[in-house]
Amino acid sequence: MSFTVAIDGPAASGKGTISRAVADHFGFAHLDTGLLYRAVGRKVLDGVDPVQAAKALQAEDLQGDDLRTSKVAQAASKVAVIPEVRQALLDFQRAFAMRSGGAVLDGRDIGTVICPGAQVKLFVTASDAVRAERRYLELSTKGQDVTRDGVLEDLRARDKRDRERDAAPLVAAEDAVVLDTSEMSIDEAVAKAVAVIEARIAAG
Ligand SMILES: Nc1ncnc2c1ncn2[C@@H]1O[C@H](COP(=O)(O)OP(=O)(O)OP(=O)(O)O)[C@@H](O)[C@H]1O
Ligand SMILES: Nc1ccn([C@@H]2O[C@H](COP(=O)(O)O)[C@@H](O)[C@H]2O)c(=O)n1
Repeated sequence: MSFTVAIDGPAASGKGTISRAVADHFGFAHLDTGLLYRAVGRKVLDGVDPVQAAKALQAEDLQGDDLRTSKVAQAASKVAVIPEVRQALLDFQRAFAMRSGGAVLDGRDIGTVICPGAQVKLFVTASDAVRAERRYLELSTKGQDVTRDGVLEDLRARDKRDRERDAAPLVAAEDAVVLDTSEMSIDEAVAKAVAVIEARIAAG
């Protein structure tokens, strides 16, 4: 029997952090679907055709810290507007969601397109300024050459592209619980998400 948790939201809102913690708490598997698009984006930067890259994606393409750069993030959001790229990644995500033992998937279209029947849907958000500061701290701590203004610009450009595209745009599912983490610590945000899932499990 499958149990799927769909977690969507804009860039650097904390959905990956919450997803990993929730998966750990409940013993569910976790898929960061943004990594799929980042891996395709990275291949495109190397000169590969985006649709071919998506069709040929391998598990080892999802490894590597270089997927976590602003350059790759922008490339990812550009390939993500292409319907054929999204289609090529669809079956893998749906199969992951249906595995027995429970699954958490985070991304932009999980609750709306990939798993519209998910048992729990969360839409994680935070103000632009808070998200930019968190991502700036993350990237600068890793030694990446970033500025606060550059990170803010990057997030806003990606969000705009993600929200305005025709194929599977970023939008909260009608039945999603919205979690604004602007004024929450990581522990508080995770506790809220765990509480929503526990309530759903208890309801049967
Ligand atoms: N509630 C919080 N308080 C403080 N920092 C947070 C909080 N949630 C997440 N962070 C930090 O913010 C950064 C971005 O979080 P995370 O990577 O989870 O976001 P994301 O939504 O998955 O981003 P992306 O879509 O770009 O992959 C990380 O460095 C994380 O540790
Ligand atoms: N379900 C998804 C997940 C991601 N994208 C696109 O990939 C970009 C990178 O995602 P991160 O979560 O790693 O930031 C993102 O900006 C989206 O363009 C997507 O379209 N659908």
